[in-house]
Amino acid sequence: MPAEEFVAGWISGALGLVLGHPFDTVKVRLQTQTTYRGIVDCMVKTYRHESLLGFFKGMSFPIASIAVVNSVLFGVYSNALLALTATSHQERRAQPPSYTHVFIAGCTGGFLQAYCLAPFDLIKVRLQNQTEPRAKPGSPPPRYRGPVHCAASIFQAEGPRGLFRGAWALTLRDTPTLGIYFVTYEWLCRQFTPDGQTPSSGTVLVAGGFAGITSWVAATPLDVIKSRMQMAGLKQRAYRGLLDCMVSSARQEGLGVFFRGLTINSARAFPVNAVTFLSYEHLLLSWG
Ligand SMILES: CN(C)C(=N)NCCC[C@H](N)C(=O)O
Repeated sequence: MPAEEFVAGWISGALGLVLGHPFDTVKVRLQTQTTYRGIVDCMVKTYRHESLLGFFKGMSFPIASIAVVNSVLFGVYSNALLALTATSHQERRAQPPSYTHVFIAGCTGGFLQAYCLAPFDLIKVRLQNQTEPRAKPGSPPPRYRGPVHCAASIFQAEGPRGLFRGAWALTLRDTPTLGIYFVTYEWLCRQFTPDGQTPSSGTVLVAGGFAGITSWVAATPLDVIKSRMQMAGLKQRAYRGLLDCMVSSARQEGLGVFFRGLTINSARAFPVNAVTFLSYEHLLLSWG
């Protein structure tokens, strides 16, 4: 099993993550809190109340976890394609796999990465939703003192299963949308690259960026539900399950609720995934 794809997936994912985290914080807050009038209002309030650091809340854990999550995604994707088509990453430009194979390999990568991602994503969302400014004398301390304290508190209160709150919604979100992600990337690369050649850096950037946008547009409805289920049990009401969360969110806030965070998600997705694919392709090329 070639291991370079796992390492390249990790490094490229970390670069994309740092670039996209401030957008991600705004998105999570818009999806789970009703106090903001929109993106700009959320950014202004976050900055005034918590300074620039507020946008980077909850980032340390994803940086550590991206090693597992993105390397599983890209490593499983590439190795699933190898199993389906008997071609290595380098051979795939001369013998391109069918889109059905790309989709199946993407869904497989998405399904497996969702389970690795679930506990890390839960902790990230809980920390991003703490709107208290960093410890100031006299102000009430935030519920969680950091990622380890957050994980330990959830574990103590709810046991190991608590750490997988929202995992079902996450799996449903990521399995098909990662198929869409890789198919869009491959399709765009092939449109702008002569047969048998390696796509240029510009093509990889654009194809990666649009793969990010397309997959996140498809993922946003379940992303909203996932974030709400992860927050359930704290400030918000607890839901009886995924369907209950969908129905009661739509009843209370209308169908528009499923598109909360769509604009910020798309704005974030382009640079994050352009950088992710560019560094992934370059790393694999330089390792030959
Ligand atoms: C629609 N979904 C779930 C994805 N496209 N997931 C792939 C993640 C890529 C990058 N780390 C990001 O956060 O955009």
